[in-house]
Amino acid sequence: MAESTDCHKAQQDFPKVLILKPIPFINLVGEQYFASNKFTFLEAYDSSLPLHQFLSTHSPSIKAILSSVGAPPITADILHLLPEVGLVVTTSVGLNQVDLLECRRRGIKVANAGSIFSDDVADFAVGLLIDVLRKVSASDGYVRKGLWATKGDYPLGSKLGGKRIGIVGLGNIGFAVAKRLEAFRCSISYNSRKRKPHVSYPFYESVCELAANCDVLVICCELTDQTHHMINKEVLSALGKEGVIVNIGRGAIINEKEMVQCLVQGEIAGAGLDVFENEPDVPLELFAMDNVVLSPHVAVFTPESFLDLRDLVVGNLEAFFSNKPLLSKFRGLVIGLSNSSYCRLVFLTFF
Ligand SMILES: O=CC(=O)O
Repeated sequence: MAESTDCHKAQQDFPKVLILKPIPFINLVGEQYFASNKFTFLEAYDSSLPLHQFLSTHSPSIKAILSSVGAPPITADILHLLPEVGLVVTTSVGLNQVDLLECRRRGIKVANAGSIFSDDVADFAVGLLIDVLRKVSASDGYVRKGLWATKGDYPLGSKLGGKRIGIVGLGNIGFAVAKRLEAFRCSISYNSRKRKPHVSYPFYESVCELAANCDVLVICCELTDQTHHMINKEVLSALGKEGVIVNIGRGAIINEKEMVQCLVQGEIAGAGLDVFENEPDVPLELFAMDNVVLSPHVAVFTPESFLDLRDLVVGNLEAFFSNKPLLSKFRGLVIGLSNSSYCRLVFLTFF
Protein backbone atom coordinates (compact mmCIF):
# COMPACT_ATOMS: atom_id res chain seq x y z
CA MET A 1 0.00 0.00 0.00
CA ALA A 2 2.79 2.38 1.03
CA GLU A 3 4.59 1.49 -2.19
CA SER A 4 1.63 2.33 -4.38
CA THR A 5 1.11 5.62 -2.55
CA ASP A 6 4.80 6.45 -3.08
CA CYS A 7 4.47 5.53 -6.71
CA HIS A 8 1.37 7.71 -7.07
CA LYS A 9 3.16 10.57 -5.37
CA ALA A 10 6.22 10.13 -7.60
CA GLN A 11 3.94 10.31 -10.63
CA GLN A 12 2.35 13.48 -9.34
CA ASP A 13 5.81 14.98 -9.10
CA PHE A 14 6.72 14.11 -12.67
CA PRO A 15 6.98 17.10 -14.98
CA LYS A 16 3.85 17.53 -17.04
CA VAL A 17 3.50 17.51 -20.80
CA LEU A 18 0.37 19.32 -21.89
CA ILE A 19 -1.81 17.84 -24.65
CA LEU A 20 -4.57 20.11 -25.96
CA LYS A 21 -6.27 17.64 -28.30
CA PRO A 22 -5.98 13.85 -28.69
CA ILE A 23 -3.16 12.84 -31.02
CA PRO A 24 -4.62 11.84 -34.40
CA PHE A 25 -4.96 8.07 -34.87
CA ILE A 26 -3.88 7.44 -31.25
CA ASN A 27 -6.61 4.78 -31.17
CA LEU A 28 -4.35 2.66 -33.41
CA VAL A 29 -1.86 2.24 -30.62
CA GLY A 30 -3.57 3.30 -27.39
CA GLU A 31 -3.02 6.29 -25.13
CA GLN A 32 -0.19 4.61 -23.22
CA TYR A 33 1.93 4.41 -26.35
CA PHE A 34 3.79 7.62 -25.59
CA ALA A 35 4.11 6.93 -21.85
CA SER A 36 7.44 7.30 -20.07
CA ASN A 37 8.80 7.22 -16.54
CA LYS A 38 10.28 10.70 -17.01
CA PHE A 39 7.06 12.70 -17.43
CA THR A 40 3.29 12.42 -17.40
CA PHE A 41 0.75 13.83 -19.80
CA LEU A 42 -1.84 16.38 -18.79
CA GLU A 43 -4.83 16.17 -21.08
CA ALA A 44 -6.58 19.54 -21.25
CA TYR A 45 -9.35 18.11 -23.41
CA ASP A 46 -10.50 15.85 -20.56
CA SER A 47 -11.15 18.78 -18.26
CA SER A 48 -14.49 20.52 -17.85
CA LEU A 49 -12.65 23.79 -17.09
CA PRO A 50 -12.41 26.45 -19.80
CA LEU A 51 -8.96 26.19 -21.39
CA HIS A 52 -7.53 29.41 -19.95
CA GLN A 53 -8.63 28.43 -16.46
CA PHE A 54 -7.23 24.93 -16.88
CA LEU A 55 -3.88 26.31 -18.02
CA SER A 56 -3.66 28.83 -15.21
CA THR A 57 -4.45 26.13 -12.64
CA HIS A 58 -1.76 23.74 -13.90
CA SER A 59 0.73 26.24 -15.21
CA PRO A 60 3.54 25.69 -12.61
CA SER A 61 3.82 21.97 -13.46
CA ILE A 62 3.57 22.21 -17.27
CA LYS A 63 7.09 22.01 -18.67
CA ALA A 64 6.42 20.91 -22.24
CA ILE A 65 3.62 20.71 -24.82
CA LEU A 66 2.86 17.85 -27.19
CA SER A 67 1.03 19.19 -30.25
CA SER A 68 -0.29 17.63 -33.44
CA VAL A 69 -2.18 18.34 -36.66
CA GLY A 70 -5.58 19.83 -35.93
CA ALA A 71 -4.72 20.72 -32.31
CA PRO A 72 -5.42 24.25 -31.10
CA PRO A 73 -2.59 26.58 -32.10
CA ILE A 74 0.23 27.19 -29.62
CA THR A 75 -0.10 30.95 -29.61
CA ALA A 76 1.75 33.69 -27.77
CA ASP A 77 -1.30 33.93 -25.45
CA ILE A 78 -1.09 30.25 -24.51
CA LEU A 79 2.66 30.45 -23.98
CA HIS A 80 2.20 33.54 -21.85
CA LEU A 81 0.04 31.47 -19.47
CA LEU A 82 2.71 28.75 -19.33
CA PRO A 83 5.99 30.38 -18.30
CA GLU A 84 7.59 27.04 -17.31
CA VAL A 85 7.32 25.53 -20.78
CA GLY A 86 10.72 24.84 -22.34
CA LEU A 87 9.83 22.48 -25.20
CA VAL A 88 7.10 22.16 -27.81
CA VAL A 89 7.20 18.81 -29.55
CA THR A 90 4.82 17.92 -32.37
CA THR A 91 3.73 14.62 -33.87
CA SER A 92 3.40 16.50 -37.15
CA VAL A 93 5.94 17.52 -39.74
CA GLY A 94 4.23 20.87 -40.25
CA LEU A 95 4.77 23.47 -37.54
CA ASN A 96 2.20 25.98 -38.76
CA GLN A 97 0.15 25.50 -35.56
CA VAL A 98 3.06 26.73 -33.43
CA ASP A 99 4.03 30.38 -33.01
CA LEU A 100 7.71 29.78 -33.76
CA LEU A 101 8.77 33.37 -33.29
CA GLU A 102 7.24 33.49 -29.84
CA CYS A 103 8.94 30.20 -28.98
CA ARG A 104 12.24 31.65 -30.05
CA ARG A 105 11.62 34.84 -28.10
CA ARG A 106 10.92 32.80 -24.98
CA GLY A 107 13.82 30.38 -25.51
CA ILE A 108 11.44 27.44 -26.01
CA LYS A 109 12.85 24.56 -28.04
CA VAL A 110 10.75 23.10 -30.82
CA ALA A 111 10.93 19.61 -32.30
CA ASN A 112 8.77 18.26 -35.11
CA ALA A 113 8.36 14.77 -36.60
CA GLY A 114 11.34 15.28 -38.89
CA SER A 115 11.58 12.96 -41.86
CA ILE A 116 9.70 10.07 -40.29
CA PHE A 117 6.71 10.34 -42.59
CA SER A 118 8.41 11.52 -45.76
CA ASP A 119 8.16 8.18 -47.56
CA ASP A 120 4.52 7.70 -46.59
CA VAL A 121 3.54 11.19 -47.73
CA ALA A 122 5.51 10.90 -50.95
CA ASP A 123 3.91 7.53 -51.75
CA PHE A 124 0.50 9.08 -51.22
CA ALA A 125 1.27 12.11 -53.39
CA VAL A 126 2.25 9.82 -56.26
CA GLY A 127 -0.85 7.73 -55.61
CA LEU A 128 -3.07 10.81 -55.84
CA LEU A 129 -1.39 11.88 -59.08
CA ILE A 130 -1.75 8.48 -60.71
CA ASP A 131 -5.35 8.35 -59.55
CA VAL A 132 -6.18 11.73 -61.09
CA LEU A 133 -4.33 11.08 -64.35
CA ARG A 134 -5.49 7.50 -64.87
CA LYS A 135 -8.95 8.03 -63.30
CA VAL A 136 -8.59 5.11 -60.88
CA SER A 137 -11.21 6.24 -58.34
CA ALA A 138 -13.51 7.59 -61.05
CA SER A 139 -13.47 4.36 -63.04
CA ASP A 140 -13.90 2.37 -59.83
CA GLY A 141 -17.11 4.35 -59.23
CA TYR A 142 -18.18 3.72 -62.82
CA VAL A 143 -17.85 -0.04 -62.43
CA ARG A 144 -19.50 -0.11 -59.00
CA LYS A 145 -22.51 1.82 -60.28
CA GLY A 146 -22.98 -0.81 -62.98
CA LEU A 147 -22.35 1.77 -65.72
CA TRP A 148 -19.74 -0.32 -67.57
CA ALA A 149 -22.43 -2.81 -68.54
CA THR A 150 -25.01 -0.17 -69.49
CA LYS A 151 -22.92 2.68 -70.91
CA GLY A 152 -19.83 0.91 -72.21
CA ASP A 153 -16.20 1.99 -72.03
CA TYR A 154 -15.00 4.63 -69.62
CA PRO A 155 -12.84 7.47 -71.03
CA LEU A 156 -9.10 6.74 -70.93
CA GLY A 157 -6.78 8.61 -68.61
CA SER A 158 -3.52 10.38 -69.36
CA LYS A 159 0.01 8.91 -69.17
CA LEU A 160 2.23 9.68 -66.18
CA GLY A 161 5.54 8.91 -67.91
CA GLY A 162 7.02 12.00 -69.56
CA LYS A 163 4.99 14.50 -67.54
CA ARG A 164 6.78 17.67 -66.43
CA ILE A 165 6.44 17.80 -62.64
CA GLY A 166 6.86 21.00 -60.65
CA ILE A 167 7.62 20.40 -56.99
CA VAL A 168 6.70 23.34 -54.78
CA GLY A 169 8.93 23.02 -51.70
CA LEU A 170 11.90 20.74 -52.25
CA GLY A 171 12.40 19.62 -48.65
CA ASN A 172 12.52 16.03 -47.50
CA ILE A 173 9.04 15.23 -48.77
CA GLY A 174 9.49 17.14 -52.03
CA PHE A 175 12.68 15.20 -52.69
CA ALA A 176 11.01 11.89 -51.97
CA VAL A 177 8.20 12.77 -54.42
CA ALA A 178 10.73 13.84 -57.07
CA LYS A 179 12.75 10.61 -56.73
CA ARG A 180 9.65 8.49 -57.13
CA LEU A 181 8.43 10.41 -60.17
CA GLU A 182 11.86 10.26 -61.81
CA ALA A 183 11.42 6.49 -61.76
CA PHE A 184 8.26 7.03 -63.83
CA ARG A 185 10.38 8.95 -66.40
CA CYS A 186 8.92 12.31 -65.44
CA SER A 187 11.07 15.42 -65.63
CA ILE A 188 11.37 17.40 -62.40
CA SER A 189 11.78 21.09 -61.70
CA TYR A 190 11.09 22.98 -58.49
CA ASN A 191 10.38 26.16 -56.63
CA SER A 192 11.68 26.73 -53.13
CA ARG A 193 12.57 29.69 -50.97
CA LYS A 194 16.09 29.37 -52.35
CA ARG A 195 17.86 27.44 -55.09
CA LYS A 196 19.37 24.26 -53.61
CA PRO A 197 23.09 24.33 -54.35
CA HIS A 198 23.50 20.55 -54.77
CA VAL A 199 20.35 19.88 -56.75
CA SER A 200 20.43 19.53 -60.52
CA TYR A 201 16.68 19.92 -61.14
CA PRO A 202 15.83 23.22 -62.83
CA PHE A 203 14.87 25.87 -60.27
CA TYR A 204 12.18 28.52 -60.79
CA GLU A 205 12.22 31.48 -58.49
CA SER A 206 8.56 32.20 -59.17
CA VAL A 207 5.88 29.57 -58.64
CA CYS A 208 3.97 31.05 -61.57
CA GLU A 209 6.91 30.47 -63.90
CA LEU A 210 7.25 26.93 -62.56
CA ALA A 211 3.56 26.32 -63.28
CA ALA A 212 3.88 27.69 -66.81
CA ASN A 213 6.63 25.15 -67.51
CA CYS A 214 4.96 22.09 -65.95
CA ASP A 215 2.04 19.70 -66.45
CA VAL A 216 1.68 18.96 -62.74
CA LEU A 217 2.29 20.92 -59.55
CA VAL A 218 2.85 18.95 -56.35
CA ILE A 219 2.57 21.13 -53.25
CA CYS A 220 5.04 19.91 -50.63
CA CYS A 221 5.98 23.14 -48.86
CA GLU A 222 5.12 24.36 -45.38
CA LEU A 223 2.27 26.73 -44.65
CA THR A 224 3.74 30.05 -43.57
CA ASP A 225 2.71 33.69 -43.98
CA GLN A 226 4.69 33.65 -47.23
CA THR A 227 3.09 30.50 -48.68
CA HIS A 228 -0.50 31.26 -47.58
CA HIS A 229 -2.63 31.37 -50.80
CA MET A 230 0.59 31.26 -52.84
CA ILE A 231 -1.21 29.00 -55.34
CA ASN A 232 -3.89 31.30 -56.72
CA LYS A 233 -5.82 31.80 -59.95
CA GLU A 234 -2.79 33.29 -61.69
CA VAL A 235 -0.63 30.25 -60.89
CA LEU A 236 -3.39 27.82 -61.84
CA SER A 237 -4.02 29.62 -65.13
CA ALA A 238 -0.29 29.38 -65.83
CA LEU A 239 -0.50 25.64 -65.18
CA GLY A 240 -3.15 25.51 -67.86
CA LYS A 241 -6.11 23.48 -69.07
CA GLU A 242 -4.19 20.19 -69.14
CA GLY A 243 -2.58 20.86 -65.76
CA VAL A 244 -3.08 18.87 -62.58
CA ILE A 245 -2.44 19.97 -59.01
CA VAL A 246 -1.67 17.67 -56.07
CA ASN A 247 -1.66 19.02 -52.51
CA ILE A 248 -0.22 17.06 -49.60
CA GLY A 249 1.11 20.20 -47.82
CA ARG A 250 -1.55 22.33 -46.17
CA GLY A 251 -4.90 23.41 -47.58
CA ALA A 252 -4.34 27.13 -47.16
CA ILE A 253 -1.27 27.13 -49.43
CA ILE A 254 -3.86 27.07 -52.23
CA ASN A 255 -6.53 29.71 -52.53
CA GLU A 256 -9.26 27.07 -52.38
CA LYS A 257 -12.03 29.29 -53.71
CA GLU A 258 -9.99 30.19 -56.79
CA MET A 259 -8.95 26.56 -57.31
CA VAL A 260 -12.58 25.41 -57.20
CA GLN A 261 -13.47 28.11 -59.74
CA CYS A 262 -10.65 26.99 -62.01
CA LEU A 263 -11.84 23.38 -61.79
CA VAL A 264 -15.46 24.34 -62.43
CA GLN A 265 -14.47 26.41 -65.46
CA GLY A 266 -12.06 23.78 -66.82
CA GLU A 267 -9.06 26.06 -66.42
CA ILE A 268 -7.09 23.15 -64.99
CA ALA A 269 -7.63 19.45 -65.73
CA GLY A 270 -7.82 17.96 -62.25
CA ALA A 271 -6.66 17.84 -58.67
CA GLY A 272 -5.57 15.33 -56.03
CA LEU A 273 -6.19 16.84 -52.60
CA ASP A 274 -5.38 15.45 -49.18
CA VAL A 275 -5.58 18.78 -47.35
CA PHE A 276 -8.12 21.61 -47.29
CA GLU A 277 -8.41 25.14 -46.01
CA ASN A 278 -11.07 24.45 -43.37
CA GLU A 279 -10.70 20.80 -42.49
CA PRO A 280 -12.77 18.73 -42.16
CA ASP A 281 -14.97 20.90 -44.40
CA VAL A 282 -14.44 20.33 -48.09
CA PRO A 283 -15.98 22.56 -50.79
CA LEU A 284 -19.15 20.81 -51.93
CA GLU A 285 -18.48 21.57 -55.61
CA LEU A 286 -15.57 19.12 -55.50
CA PHE A 287 -17.78 16.17 -54.58
CA ALA A 288 -19.35 16.00 -58.01
CA MET A 289 -16.08 16.20 -59.98
CA ASP A 290 -14.66 12.94 -61.22
CA ASN A 291 -11.40 14.67 -62.21
CA VAL A 292 -10.75 15.40 -58.53
CA VAL A 293 -9.54 12.84 -55.99
CA LEU A 294 -10.14 13.66 -52.32
CA SER A 295 -8.71 12.18 -49.14
CA PRO A 296 -9.15 13.23 -45.49
CA HIS A 297 -5.61 14.39 -44.52
CA VAL A 298 -4.31 10.83 -44.34
CA ALA A 299 -1.23 11.08 -46.56
CA VAL A 300 0.86 11.75 -43.51
CA PHE A 301 1.58 8.30 -42.19
CA THR A 302 0.96 4.61 -41.87
CA PRO A 303 0.64 2.48 -38.73
CA GLU A 304 4.12 1.18 -39.55
CA SER A 305 5.57 4.67 -39.06
CA PHE A 306 3.97 5.08 -35.62
CA LEU A 307 6.81 3.17 -34.00
CA ASP A 308 9.38 5.65 -35.29
CA LEU A 309 7.14 8.50 -34.20
CA ARG A 310 7.00 7.12 -30.68
CA ASP A 311 10.78 6.79 -30.52
CA LEU A 312 11.25 10.35 -31.72
CA VAL A 313 8.57 12.05 -29.62
CA VAL A 314 9.31 10.19 -26.38
CA GLY A 315 13.06 10.38 -27.09
CA ASN A 316 12.89 14.15 -27.50
CA LEU A 317 10.80 14.60 -24.34
CA GLU A 318 13.04 12.31 -22.28
CA ALA A 319 16.15 14.05 -23.57
CA PHE A 320 14.65 17.41 -22.65
CA PHE A 321 13.73 16.28 -19.13
CA SER A 322 17.19 14.77 -18.63
CA ASN A 323 18.87 17.99 -19.75
CA LYS A 324 20.33 16.19 -22.74
CA PRO A 325 20.39 17.52 -26.29
CA LEU A 326 17.32 16.73 -28.36
CA LEU A 327 17.82 13.64 -30.51
CA SER A 328 20.95 14.00 -32.57
CA LYS A 329 19.47 11.83 -35.34
CA PHE A 330 17.09 14.66 -35.93
CA ARG A 331 19.75 17.31 -36.26
CA GLY A 332 21.78 15.23 -38.67
CA LEU A 333 18.87 15.15 -41.05
CA VAL A 334 18.28 18.80 -40.53
CA ILE A 335 21.63 19.82 -41.82
CA GLY A 336 21.96 17.20 -44.53
CA LEU A 337 18.64 17.80 -46.19
CA SER A 338 18.09 21.45 -45.46
CA ASN A 339 14.32 21.09 -45.28
CA SER A 340 12.92 24.43 -44.23
CA SER A 341 11.20 23.06 -41.10
CA TYR A 342 14.40 21.38 -40.08
CA CYS A 343 16.41 24.49 -40.63
CA ARG A 344 14.06 26.24 -38.30
CA LEU A 345 14.46 23.43 -35.85
CA VAL A 346 18.23 23.77 -35.91
CA PHE A 347 17.83 27.47 -35.45
CA LEU A 348 15.47 27.06 -32.56
CA THR A 349 17.47 24.39 -30.81
CA PHE A 350 20.83 26.04 -31.16
CA PHE A 351 20.19 29.63 -30.28
O1 LIG B 1 0.17 16.91 -42.17
C1 LIG B 1 0.80 16.29 -41.41
C2 LIG B 1 2.02 16.69 -40.78
O2 LIG B 1 2.42 17.87 -40.87
O3 LIG B 1 2.64 15.83 -40.13
